[in-house]
Order: sequence, then structure tokens, then C-alpha cells
Amino acid sequence: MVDESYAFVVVSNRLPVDRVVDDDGTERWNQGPGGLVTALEPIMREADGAWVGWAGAPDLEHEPFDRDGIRIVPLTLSQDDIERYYEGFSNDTLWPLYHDVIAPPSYHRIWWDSYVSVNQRFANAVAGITAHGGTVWVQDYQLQLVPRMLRQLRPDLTIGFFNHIPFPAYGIFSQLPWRTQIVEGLMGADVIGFQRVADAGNFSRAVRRLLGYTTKSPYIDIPARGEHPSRRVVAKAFPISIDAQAFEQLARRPEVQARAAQIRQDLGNPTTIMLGVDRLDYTKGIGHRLKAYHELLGDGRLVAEDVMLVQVASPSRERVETYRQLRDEIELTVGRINGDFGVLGHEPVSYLHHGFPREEMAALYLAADVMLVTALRDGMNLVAKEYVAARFDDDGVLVLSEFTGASDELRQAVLINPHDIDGMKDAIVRAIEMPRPERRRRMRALRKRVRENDVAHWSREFLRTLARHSDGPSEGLGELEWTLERRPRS
Ligand SMILES: O=P(O)(O)OC[C@H]1O[C@H](O[C@H]2O[C@H](CO)[C@@H](O)[C@H](O)[C@H]2O)[C@H](O)[C@@H](O)[C@@H]1O
Ligand SMILES: O=c1ccn([C@@H]2O[C@H](COP(=O)(O)OP(=O)(O)O)[C@@H](O)[C@H]2O)c(=O)[nH]1
Repeated sequence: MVDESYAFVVVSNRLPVDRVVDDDGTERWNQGPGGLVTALEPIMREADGAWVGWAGAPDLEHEPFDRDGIRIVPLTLSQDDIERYYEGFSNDTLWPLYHDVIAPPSYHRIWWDSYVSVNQRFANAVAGITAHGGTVWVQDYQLQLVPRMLRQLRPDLTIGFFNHIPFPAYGIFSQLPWRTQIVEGLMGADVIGFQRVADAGNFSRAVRRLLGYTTKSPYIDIPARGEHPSRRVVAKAFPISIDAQAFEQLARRPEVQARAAQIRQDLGNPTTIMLGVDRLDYTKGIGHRLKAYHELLGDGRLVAEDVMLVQVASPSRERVETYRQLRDEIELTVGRINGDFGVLGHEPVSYLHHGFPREEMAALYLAADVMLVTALRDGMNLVAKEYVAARFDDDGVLVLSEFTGASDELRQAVLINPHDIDGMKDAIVRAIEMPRPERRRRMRALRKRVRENDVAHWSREFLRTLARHSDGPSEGLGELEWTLERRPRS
């Protein structure tokens, strides 16, 4: 590893590939489901890229390897690191705090210590493999200290950071005992990207309050200090998206369409199929959605034999107590609804506690008349964009929470406040009864938006901004700019 050096390095908590060991002991690395890898893959291949991240299992030590033209550099996390840095500080402190304290965050100094030391390990690993003058793109809330650590180790680098989850209002963020260190950590970057304009504004306010720097959107000016010259940082919204074209192509495949028809038939061909697809996470508003549905059945506004809700709840962070409790609550509620309104051979909720491959996701989207995205807070919500991309038939209705990043762009969805149960019930009925011309008009407008602002657009805009605002000449960015210019617009 010592001899390797890369002009463009992405670093994220998880690698873009998952390690799978077959029954015969053969090791395989499958591409993870995220859109990030699809977006960055072509750039990384052409710009001599490496990706640093955790391989997803405790104590797993693995040599770097090449995968589809990208150097994959796995980092080892011990069981203690996973418990304190990942499950603890990342997912039981920062996650609930940044999602507007929907669940109470836990503050433990021992978790913070682990967060600092794991961030330092990520920074050291990146510093060790990035070429002189290269570019590093740090991803997400698990690694907020890395930009500053990296700048201290390697002042020659250009550093970008993208936050995939919301950045909360100062009144909430200020609860964090280590708020100043986090903001200082992020300010090590040249460009800090957020999902929504409001997130960038919340961050700038935190910087003004905690560090006293002057901000004039999108700029934050750091005054000269000692031997450090003054610096200008950009904090701005770059809403992430999906590979819309690839998703549509997937949905158009004859076998995917046949699978969609099969799903409808297997569900007993109800008049209306509604769909929810979420990680089993308390931010996703699954309980609120089930409550609205339960009441609609109880009020007689929906008839159990005519309607079906398919709820995919993919397992997530199952060792964190709040997630365990949520699973119990959701499964109890599903049992109640099916007990109250099920008849032999038909249950109004089909609940699936598994993760599905992309092909099955596309078939589910095609089979669903109404897509329910009712998150209480969500950085973006790619599921909403995937549903729209899959609907090449210009049909289907998206019911979308105002509290998702996606709602800033997808204005022709039926927008809801998931805390307002009566409002959500009316929206669901409206979506089910919406006439075909209105469905088509809305879906066309949504699809245009998702096609234009796809994930390639997201990475291009971010990296161009980074190239323009880097301190000085940078080998990595010169090469990246060249690559970006050559990439076809989709
Ligand atoms: O890695 P995990 O702990 O298993 O969690 C999965 C990922 O969840 C989060 O996703 C966020 O990013 C999406 C893409 O930008 C966005 O649409 C969504 O709203 C966010 O919640 C998390 O930010 C990732 O780091 C996790 O890997
Ligand atoms: O069984 C599943 C459930 C979800 N997903 C994918 O996981 C991503 C979820 O992203 P989103 O932004 O909606 O939420 P997150 O889980 O990142 O908070 C989407 O690409 C989904 O297609 C999947 O591949 N299989």
C-alpha cells in the first residue's frame, strides 16, 4: 500500500462493495445498491481513483484490490469500533440529532473518543495513498472530522465533503457536547455539500455562532491565523439523485414487467396496490403511515378487499436498541391491521422484512398504483426518485413527505405532512382516486425533473465547484475537470 498513490480518492464509512463468502468458502465482492458508486465509477476509472472504506464486518483485514478499474482499500474496524464509533456515536448520537431528535440522542464520551480515533484512522489511510496535489471526496456524517485531520496531514490536497443526511437547525445542533469540534472538522474541506438549501443555511449559522467566521452564502471566510493564510470555504446544496436512465431501462426489461404483473396477480389483483420501501428506520415514518391506513380501513373510506399495502422494511442497524424497539412496534401494528381487517386469503398489509435486489425493486415500483414516502425527516430519499424513474408508462401517484430532501424538487407529487394524520388520510384517498389525465400530467413533470437532475449531474456539479474553489493548482482536479468535460450529459 505504501507505494500506491491516487489522484482522486473517495472515502466513506462503507465501501461501495459488499463481501460475500459462498458456501464453498469462495469470496466475492458484490456492488452495493447505492447510487453513489454508479455516479462515481466512470470518473474514478478515468481519474485513477481509489475508494477507502470499511468492509462491513468486524475485524476483517483485507489487502487493497482492483474492482472494475477502481482501487478498493478496505479499512479494519474492531468489534469495539463498531459498537462505539458506528452503532454508538454515528447511529445513536449523530443520526437522531441530525434528524431533528425524532428519537433521543445518547451522548457518551467513550463513543466520542472512538469517533475521533476511527476518523483519524480513515484520515491517515487516505493521506497515505493520495498523490501530491490530489483530490479527496469525503462522504457523510460518520467522517465529519476527516477533512480537518486530512488538511493537517496533507495541506497539498483539495478536499470535498458531502453530507447525505440533514444538517439540523442550530437550536438542535447546539445540544451536541462536541459541536465545535464537528464544525471545525468539516471546515477543513474546501467545499461542503448538503442535500437541501436549508441544511447549508443551518451549517453556516452554526459556523457563525461557534467559530465567529463571516458568511455570505455560499461562502464562509476563515481569517488568517499564525502561519495559516486566510481561506474561503463553499457550503452549498447539491441534491443527490439516481441513475435515472439505467433505472428506466431496468423497468422496461420484459422480465421486470412480467414480474410486476406476477406480483399483482400473487396479491390477488386488488383494485389498488400501495407500496412503502424503507430501511426499518424511525426516520421513515412507517408507523405514521400504518396508522393512517388502519384508520382509513376503520372509517370505511378504504375497503380491505380492494386495497393492499406492500411494506418492504429492509433490516437496518439491528444492534441499536431504538431500531429493535421500532421493529417490535411496527410488527405489532401490522399484526393488528391484518387481524382487524384481514379475511381468509387476503391480508391488507403484506409486510416484508428483507432487502431486495434492484430488479425486484423496479418490478414492485411498476406494480404499485400509489407510492407512499412518509418520512418524518430524510436527507433525500432515493426511493421517491426511483419510483418516478421506473414509471415509463407515466402512471402511478407519488405521495411524498415535505420532510424529505426529494420534496424540494418533486413538487408535482402529492405532498404531505406525515404528522398530520387526517391530512395524510385525505392525501392517500386523493391519490387512489386521482383521474388518469392528472396522474399522467404529474408523473411526466416528475420524470422530467429526475431525468435532468440525475446522479451524474450531482457529481459533476460538486466536483466542478471543488475544482473552481481549490486553493491552487491541483493535479487531481486538473485531471478530473478533463474527465468531467468529456463525460456525456445524460
Ligand atoms: O450504512 P448503513 O448504516 O447501513 O445505512 C445506509 C445509508 O443510510 C443513509 O442514507 C442517506 O443517504 C441517501 C443518499 O444520499 C439519502 O437519500 C438518504 O436520505 C440518507 O438517509 C446514510 O446517510 C448512509 O451513510 C448509509 O450508508
Ligand atoms: O430492499 C431494498 C430496499 C431498498 N433498496 C435501495 O436502498 C436505497 C434507499 O435509499 P434512500 O435514499 O431511499 O434511503 P436510505 O436507506 O439511504 O436512508 C434505494 O436505492 C433503494 O432502491 C434496495 O435496493 N433494496
